[in-house]
Amino acid sequence: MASFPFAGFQSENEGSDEEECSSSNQNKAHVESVSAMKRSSRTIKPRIPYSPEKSSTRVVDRGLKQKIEEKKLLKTSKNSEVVTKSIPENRKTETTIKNSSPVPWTDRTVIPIAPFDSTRTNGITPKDDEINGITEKLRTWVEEALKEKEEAIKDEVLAFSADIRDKNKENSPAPTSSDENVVARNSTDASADFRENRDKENRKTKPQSSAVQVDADSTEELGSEYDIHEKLKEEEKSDNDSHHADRETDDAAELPVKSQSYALTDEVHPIKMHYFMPLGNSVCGKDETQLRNLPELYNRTDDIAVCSELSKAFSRGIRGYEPNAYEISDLLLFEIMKKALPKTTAADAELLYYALYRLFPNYGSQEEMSLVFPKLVKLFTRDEAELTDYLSWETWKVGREEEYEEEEDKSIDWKHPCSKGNFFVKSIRLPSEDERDLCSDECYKYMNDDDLIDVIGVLPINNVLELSIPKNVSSNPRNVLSKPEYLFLYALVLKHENQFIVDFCGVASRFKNQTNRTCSEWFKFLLGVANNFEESETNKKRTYHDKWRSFDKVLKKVRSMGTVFAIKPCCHFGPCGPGVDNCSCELFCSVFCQCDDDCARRFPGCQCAPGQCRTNSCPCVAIGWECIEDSCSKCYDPSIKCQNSCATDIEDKEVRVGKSNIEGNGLFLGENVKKGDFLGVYVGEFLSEAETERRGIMAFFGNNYLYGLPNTTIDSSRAGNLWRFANHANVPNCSGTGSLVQGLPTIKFHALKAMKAGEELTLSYGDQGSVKKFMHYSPLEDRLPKWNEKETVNHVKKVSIVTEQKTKKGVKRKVTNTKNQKRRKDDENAPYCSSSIPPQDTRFNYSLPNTPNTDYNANKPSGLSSVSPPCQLVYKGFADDEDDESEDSN
Ligand SMILES: C[S@@+](CC[C@H](N)C(=O)[O-])C[C@H]1O[C@@H](n2cnc3c(N)ncnc32)[C@H](O)[C@@H]1O
Repeated sequence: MASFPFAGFQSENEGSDEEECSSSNQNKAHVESVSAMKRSSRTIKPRIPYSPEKSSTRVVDRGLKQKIEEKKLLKTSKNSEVVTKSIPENRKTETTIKNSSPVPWTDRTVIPIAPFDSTRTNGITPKDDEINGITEKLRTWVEEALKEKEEAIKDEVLAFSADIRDKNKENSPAPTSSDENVVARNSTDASADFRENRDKENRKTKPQSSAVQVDADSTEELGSEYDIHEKLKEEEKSDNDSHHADRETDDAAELPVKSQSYALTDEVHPIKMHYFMPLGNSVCGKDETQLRNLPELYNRTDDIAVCSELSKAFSRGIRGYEPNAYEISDLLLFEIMKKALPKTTAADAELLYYALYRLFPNYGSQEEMSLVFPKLVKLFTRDEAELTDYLSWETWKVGREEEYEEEEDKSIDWKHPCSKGNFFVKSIRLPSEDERDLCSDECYKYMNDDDLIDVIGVLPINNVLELSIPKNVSSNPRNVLSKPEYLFLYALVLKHENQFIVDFCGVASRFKNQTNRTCSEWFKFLLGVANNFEESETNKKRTYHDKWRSFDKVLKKVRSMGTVFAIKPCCHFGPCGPGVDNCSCELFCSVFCQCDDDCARRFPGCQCAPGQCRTNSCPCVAIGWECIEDSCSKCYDPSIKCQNSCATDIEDKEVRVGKSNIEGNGLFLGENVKKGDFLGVYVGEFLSEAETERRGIMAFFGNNYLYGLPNTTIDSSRAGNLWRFANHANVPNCSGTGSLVQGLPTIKFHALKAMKAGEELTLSYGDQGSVKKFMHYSPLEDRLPKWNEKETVNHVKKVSIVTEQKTKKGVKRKVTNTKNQKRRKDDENAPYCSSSIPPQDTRFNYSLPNTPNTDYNANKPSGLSSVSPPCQLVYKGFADDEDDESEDSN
């Protein structure tokens, strides 16, 4: 194995046998704990009841625990092989866990810090002494810096953060989520303030869509419990405090309760809850294969079990939080990196990042450390020449920019961000005279106002041109496109992530070889295409009936699918069809697709009279989509509300959160409602299947906020709206129905009876048996995945029987049967809860069964404005035959 040279990072203690010995012992311990984790993630061990001896997580025994404590006293974390998580006194509950081991639970659990990530080093992992060498060196610097510079740094930090805060106040009076977060922190924590401001700055520069993206980091950093009641009291007290008053508007936005206009009565004051970020609309959640931090834990049993499960689910480890580890400010990290980087070579760059992570696990992972320097440079360097110099220090990034780019948020493409009806809406910013950065003598930025008026007829406002590019641009006879033109538009319109075209010159120059067009000629071409609003001749001829005639071919299939939720929109010009690149709409497409609006597969919407979209005779209702103004022209009438667009058109009813009569917090009505009234929608983060699995692990240990839909899950545990507080009842007073609203999968809630303000709102999460399994009052053992060998065998056996019966009906079942048996074999080597979790493992997933349309009417509460499938919250457990069946049949 190649070693990491890292010549500049010889430990100062090198040569001391004692140190070396203890360091190598620690390394051994680390390697052991990491390999124990790896082993445990490969082997499925019987784990019920959970006991320290049997648990696959390494639980610190009394001796080891004592050693760790001693080491901690001796300036611990000499090397952060083990990160210890202690459970605060106030979190230790009296919960008695059924079947718990008679052996007392220890207070601490060993959480192995993430191992070195060798993806950027061709799989080469540094030796332990190399890691220790650099960690030690860094540690010395930190200590020196802290001693020498502490005061100076503190002053600098405070001055800087005050400066930024003032600027922010001037620039953006509107509250942002990070403003709101400030209250959760210690106001004297300069580094927190710093990061706060940095995030704020970052957010300002980001496009709006990503501004609403949940920053898991920040939510977890804040992860402390919120006592809303206390907070409200506190705020009332400090009404006269002018400093506080400045921030009050910001804080209020944070607190869901405060934002309600009425006073809470004592009975419904909410109880302590985890922090969550209020959201107006669902956003895409990030896939996180490394756990940012440990979730808040409630009791010791959970602590042990959760660590075990989490270490299996998060392939890249747990970043860990060590209460006594060095806390580092941005400025101090900047100082340390400035010292370290000049002594770093390409070969040991990753080692440096890893050592930084190990020293400051609370700050960021190895990957995050590798991306942080340019951000720190921009934050702290004002001098242009210095800035350029610093930015060139990480020489190993040259030519590997992609590897060192921050991972883009993976958006779920149900809706193209710039698709609006039959147009792509893009904006292009024209630079003003003094900020011209011209690509050539012919750059389009030379165009003067007269030129612009010639091309677009008017002058752009604030130098921003909004372009509406018709989707049928390629098939419109007016725009017979050459190949370069087609590719040019493709690169610009379809591939561009943001609504703004930012690198027009760059895109234009890519086509230099194909045509002699200059940048400004391309610009005129684009404006010509964008201004061509007239409908194509072919399109004019196509009536609604024509459209339906061609769509009829696919309609039968569509109907047989029951409710069709999100379909992945295609992303190409021209009509859809087999063999068309990027044509993802296998069955049919919609107004959210990028293909021509006269594509034969395009769902034409309905043609119901206003107010008539109630039953399955409305094709939109039949497929579970809310009517879309762009395709359903007739039902949109200013005087009569479309009956199938409540989530689009009707305002949510007022709701509030309070102490539930059922469990924990609950959701209460804030106004009187009638039977069938639309109440609101479930808002949270859209998760991929793998992310649902990972977050599902955490949901075992507390409240579960995952709401499953056919091809996504909405999770409101970190961010969402107040509907996350709706509890389960056997006889609920609200119904949840799934629907595609403006292209996005949505869960809508309706009143099942007339209710008065103050009534607690309840849903049915599914049948009693299933529901019990995901209530956290159920013993942990019942909620956890079944690792027990006997149970696994039983599970497979049961499934085998079911599939045997089914095999009589068709060949497909046989395949599934084999798959299950194979899985049992694999179980011996493969974990259930890994990043490669098979789809069978979806647990705690509230799901909408694909029941046929006709069933929806049977239970339809009269007065309900739309007819949609009943939304059931179904527990998907390991030993749940029904789930396997439904899966089998899929
Ligand atoms: C969507 S949350 C509901 C809000 C939750 N009560 C809170 O305080 O945040 C779902 C969780 O609430 C709890 N829960 C909901 N309905 C319940 C019921 N009828 N009995 C016991 N626990 C319930 C379960 O722990 C479940 O995982």
